[in-house]
Amino acid sequence: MARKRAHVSRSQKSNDNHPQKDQDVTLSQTPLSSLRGLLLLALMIGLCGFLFYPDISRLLKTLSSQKDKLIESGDPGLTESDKNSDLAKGDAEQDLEDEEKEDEDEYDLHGLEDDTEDAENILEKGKVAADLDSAEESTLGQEEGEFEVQESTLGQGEGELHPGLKFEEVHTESEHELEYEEFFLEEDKSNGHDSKPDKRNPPEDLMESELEEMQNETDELEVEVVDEFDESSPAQAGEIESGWKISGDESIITFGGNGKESTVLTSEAIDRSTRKHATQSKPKTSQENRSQSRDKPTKSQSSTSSKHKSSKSDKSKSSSNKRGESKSSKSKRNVASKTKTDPNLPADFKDFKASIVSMIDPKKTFIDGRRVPAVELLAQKPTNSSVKVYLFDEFLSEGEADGLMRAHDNHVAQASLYDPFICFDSIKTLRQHLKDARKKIKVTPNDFIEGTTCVNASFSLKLKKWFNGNWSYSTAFYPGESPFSTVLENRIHKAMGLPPSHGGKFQLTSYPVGKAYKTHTDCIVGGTDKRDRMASVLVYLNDVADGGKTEFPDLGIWVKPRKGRALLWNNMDKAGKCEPESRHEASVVKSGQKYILIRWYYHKNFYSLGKRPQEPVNPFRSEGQPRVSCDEYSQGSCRWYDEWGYDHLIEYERNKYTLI
Ligand SMILES: O=C(O)CCC(=O)C(=O)O
Ligand SMILES: [Fe+2]
Repeated sequence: MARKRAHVSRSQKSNDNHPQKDQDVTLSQTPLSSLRGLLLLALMIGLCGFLFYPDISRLLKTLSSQKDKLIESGDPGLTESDKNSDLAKGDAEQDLEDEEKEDEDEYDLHGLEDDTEDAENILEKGKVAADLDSAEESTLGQEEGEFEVQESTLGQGEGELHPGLKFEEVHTESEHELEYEEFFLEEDKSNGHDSKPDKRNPPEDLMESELEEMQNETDELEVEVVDEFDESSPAQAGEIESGWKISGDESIITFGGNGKESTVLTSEAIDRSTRKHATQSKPKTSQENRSQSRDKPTKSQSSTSSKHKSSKSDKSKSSSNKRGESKSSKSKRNVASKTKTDPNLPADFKDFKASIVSMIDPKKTFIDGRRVPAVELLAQKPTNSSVKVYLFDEFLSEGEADGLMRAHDNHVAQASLYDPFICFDSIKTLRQHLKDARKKIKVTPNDFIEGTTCVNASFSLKLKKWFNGNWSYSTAFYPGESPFSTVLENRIHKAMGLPPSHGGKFQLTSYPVGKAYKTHTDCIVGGTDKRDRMASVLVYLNDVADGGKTEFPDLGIWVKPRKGRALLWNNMDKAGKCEPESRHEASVVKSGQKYILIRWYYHKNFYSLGKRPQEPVNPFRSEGQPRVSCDEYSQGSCRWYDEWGYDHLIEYERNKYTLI
């Protein structure tokens, strides 16, 4: 309002100027007309005086006194109306001066030049300012309302929160994000051997009481505790049914829930580079190959030496011991020769850290907002065994499990463009499989590719038909090959205590209907090499309609596959001794398919652990051609792989006198 008043004053001043000037002109003309009148009057008096002399002298006196009066009043010839207008002029001047002063005060106040347009602009600006001022005043008057506005505006602006969200909900949401970041932060630190306390997990006592509660629900969790292992289980019988169809041609799978996308590259892309490298480099000796395969004691190594509580156990122990010694002396030679060429190889192999079983530290975690408690199976059943099995439901999200299955299917589809080479741990095993296939065929060492335990291409093709695809399928991805591998190993570390530094590859396995994996231990019973599987993490990627349970016969438990459910168990005791009671089997899939992810953690880590192995050049084969490895008949099964390990060379070394 003050500015509007200024505007009005400004226009009044301007309009008042002209009448003032007019008035000045009128004032300057008034005395001249009076003088002229006087002269005219004098002439007439002179004439009259000449005619009427005595009257004239009287008249002159009168005129003189009138003139004196006029001079005294300062306004000769001023009429009454003139006087009035003069007075008006005095008032107007005074008013004008007052107005001008007032206007000057206004303009000075606003820092304006005498310009109407500018003034109007400023008035507009001023209006905005005034509006803001009044808005401020009004919000100051209602503080609570302001906070509401600010909160909802902030939320909308960031596109995350909704105006209607309660603070509590918003808080929870951001806390999850915080947890996720903290999680990685902590993991990073722990990778750097920083053992900070876990802020996110509740105090031990609270966790324990929750665990007890969960353990009481064991039966509802479809985990059955049985007193005796059912010897007549279909898995034991090794039933064989139909084959399995595969499809899909994507090479990169992107998946992930909760806004965290992960990509799993097909191993084909990675294989291409490693294979290129392998074919360009010199053919390796079997000793060199052996040193690279150390991250993965073969099923044969495992199964041949894991005869639980049987007379074979001693035999396998002695053979394991023998293998352990020879491997260790050979490994030293290999390390020495590798040190020269590979700068990444630590100078002293012995500096690698032993991971003891007490590192297993299962606990309740929150995974992407899901509450995932660890449930110790058999917690209430007294057992002499050091082997403990833990269960974590919803360890993987549905999206993660689906993505892994898709990635696996695609790997299998790509590698299935070729018929696999089929490899056996021994001639004996091959013969037993032929017996199962009702084939009476005489097998000789000539059927094997020289220096390997793999039968030649034509014989492999025949076996493929006779065996009717009697195997499970395994593909693998390695730590660091995809963002998801890091997410997963950190998640395992968080929930189970197993350090990423001791983990091997991530193996995805599918079992078609009728397929199983016979009872075995994941470590070598009686083995002395501590670079062996200390613990196993198995995650089911789908529900299986019928069958496919994981059974621990010595512990008397079995677990039903359930999508996202993880199992953790130790294979070794605290001293690093492979526990025979850790033996387990995958029972036959009766209906549907079964998909799992498995990762083994090693008692002692080593250079090649968790690194995708370079593919051996023997046997010579097409790029991407898969292999099937059949482990010792009684305790192993056949499994198809889309990558090549060195098992077929190691087994050859071990069994060459029975193969040749
Ligand atoms: O599939 C299962 O339930 C067990 C698999 C297993 O033990 C293995 O792959 O070593
Ligand atoms: Fe296993």
